[in-house]
Amino acid sequence: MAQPPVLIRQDEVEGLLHYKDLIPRLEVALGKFSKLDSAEVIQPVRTTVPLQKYNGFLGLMPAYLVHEDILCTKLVCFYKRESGSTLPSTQATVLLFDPEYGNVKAVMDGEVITAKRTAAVSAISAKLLMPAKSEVLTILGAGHQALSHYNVFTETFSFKEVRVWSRRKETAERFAQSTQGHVTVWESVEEAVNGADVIVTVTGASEPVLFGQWVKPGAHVAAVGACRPDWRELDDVLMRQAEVYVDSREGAVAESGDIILSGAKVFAELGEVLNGTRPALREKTTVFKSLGMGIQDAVSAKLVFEQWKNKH
Ligand SMILES: NC(=O)c1ccc[n+]([C@@H]2O[C@H](COP(=O)([O-])OP(=O)(O)OC[C@H]3O[C@@H](n4cnc5c(N)ncnc54)[C@H](O)[C@@H]3O)[C@@H](O)[C@H]2O)c1
Ligand SMILES: O=C(O)[C@@H]1CCCCN1
Repeated sequence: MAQPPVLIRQDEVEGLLHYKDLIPRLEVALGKFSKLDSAEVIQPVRTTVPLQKYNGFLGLMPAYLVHEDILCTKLVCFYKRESGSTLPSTQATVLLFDPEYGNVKAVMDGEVITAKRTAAVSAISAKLLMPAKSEVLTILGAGHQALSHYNVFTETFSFKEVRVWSRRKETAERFAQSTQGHVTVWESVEEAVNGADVIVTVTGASEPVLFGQWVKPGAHVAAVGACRPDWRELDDVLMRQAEVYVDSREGAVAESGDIILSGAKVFAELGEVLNGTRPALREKTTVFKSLGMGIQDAVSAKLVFEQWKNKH
């Protein structure tokens, strides 16, 4: 009989999952995904169950990485919250299976995995697509993703200035106080993004907050929020003037309001750039539209489980 699953708590995941290990594994997984070879990676588009009563969704995100033999699924609830709500906007659990036997080997917290793997993928996109001399980083939003993005972007790159905007100034101020380095707080998005080389949008918005007319030509935007077909973070002008990169084309055309409603064309998947089959147009204005993928959770869960086993 199979052993019962181990339970890996949030604080343990936090201590076991490090960007330096995660980023190279995500790059390999994204590359394999974009080869469209089902002998390598199987990942259906996320199934979402609407929770109308609570203004939210349950997302089911299974994935199987064949050669690494990683079978995993994340279960994630995400919500549109009113300003001032104290309820969480995302809650997630990750299940790691033994693919041969079919039992669950580990049940682990999915919030840290979601925060870190999403930020790590945005850092991969910035590494490929941001202007060669990038000095100013602006983060729009001041929640969990804002913090993980701040951490990995400042760990990986050397920005001279980091700015933050949030719809409530107090939240942005709290965010700036919580970071290791100096972050300036801005009251308007237009001013916050003026001259920025890299802009990260990590808001719960369902209407555009970032407008193309404010974005410096050649800047790179990592657009992480707006994960429903009728939600937006970016306006039509930006979507149409930028070269648009995605994590998964199939996911993007099914789930991204910014892509579907603007009619913007997807130029490439990040994995195609990593594989060298599509170019990184670093000198152009670029948008990386992130939606999140089961394979990202799968490689993260494998890493966490490996590290956990080393310690037990
Ligand atoms: N692409 C991915 O893989 C991925 C993964 C996880 C989360 N997300 C999305 O990223 C976004 C941020 O997630 P989080 O965990 O940091 O959430 P969070 O609740 O911790 O933070 C959300 C931030 O957005 C702000 N915000 C909320 N509604 C807004 C609005 N209408 N206009 C402007 N700002 C608004 C909040 O004030 C807060 O600063 C969410 O949309 C979430 O669904 C995407
Ligand atoms: O890929 C994810 O984990 C997230 C969860 C919240 C909604 C968007 N995608």
